[in-house]
Amino acid sequence: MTLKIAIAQTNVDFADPEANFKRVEAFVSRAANENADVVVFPEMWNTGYALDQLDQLADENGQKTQQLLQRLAKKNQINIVGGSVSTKRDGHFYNTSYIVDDHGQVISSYDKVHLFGLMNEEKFITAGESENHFELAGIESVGVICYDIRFPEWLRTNARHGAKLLYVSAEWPDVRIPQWKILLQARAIENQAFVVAVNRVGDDPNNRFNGHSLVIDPLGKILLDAGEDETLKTVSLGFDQIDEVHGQIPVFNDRRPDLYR
Ligand SMILES: NC(=O)CCC(=O)C(=O)O
Repeated sequence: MTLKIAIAQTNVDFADPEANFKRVEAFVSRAANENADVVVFPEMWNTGYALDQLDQLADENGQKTQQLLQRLAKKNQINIVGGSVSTKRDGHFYNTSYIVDDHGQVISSYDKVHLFGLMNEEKFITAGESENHFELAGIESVGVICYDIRFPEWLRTNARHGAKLLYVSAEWPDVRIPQWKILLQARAIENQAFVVAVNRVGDDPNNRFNGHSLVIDPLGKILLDAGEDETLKTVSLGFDQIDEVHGQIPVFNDRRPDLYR
């Protein structure tokens, strides 16, 4: 089984959801023109990290985002890993990801579990508490957000259901891109799964983001580095490789969860 994945390495207009909604619409149609099966977006693409303006800007119940992604998925017959957006529910703010299939159904939603103190996230956002694994385009998959990748136990918790593909959406600043690469390669190797990790480009008042979205195979080999510009890149992934890798080194069978804390 092969899937064609489109990486939407976009800029994000700071505190300007309308501009960002238009950009996402354009990228979904570009991905569909490339005949991609799935398109993947970065983190917090509606507002960026405009955390002190969330009261005015966050998407109430994620309604606008879900409606947009559902309409675009159906119209373009494409699966969407909707990165994440700032949402507001019951008076709390969340960093929320929606996964929408090519029929326009929201098949999973996920609130970022690990909040990133260096970007003041925990002062404004409420952490999620639930896993995010789902079958998309016939492939058992996991979705996490940015800082989550520093917690291998969280990726493993999600991946233990047989994940073949780990989606990561990020706003990861340029100064730590060397760590981003190593962390993602490690998550791919230890979970014996493909990693598709999409980072944004552009600046906000506090950080510079230089992309380097990555696609990594289950042996840790980088198949694609999207570079530093706003771009849409595609890559085809062959999932037979997963069975080969599992057969050679059966880490999931060899685990000793009775000893782990
Ligand atoms: N938006 C984020 O979670 C950033 C995480 C990050 O930069 C890191 O180094 O971790």
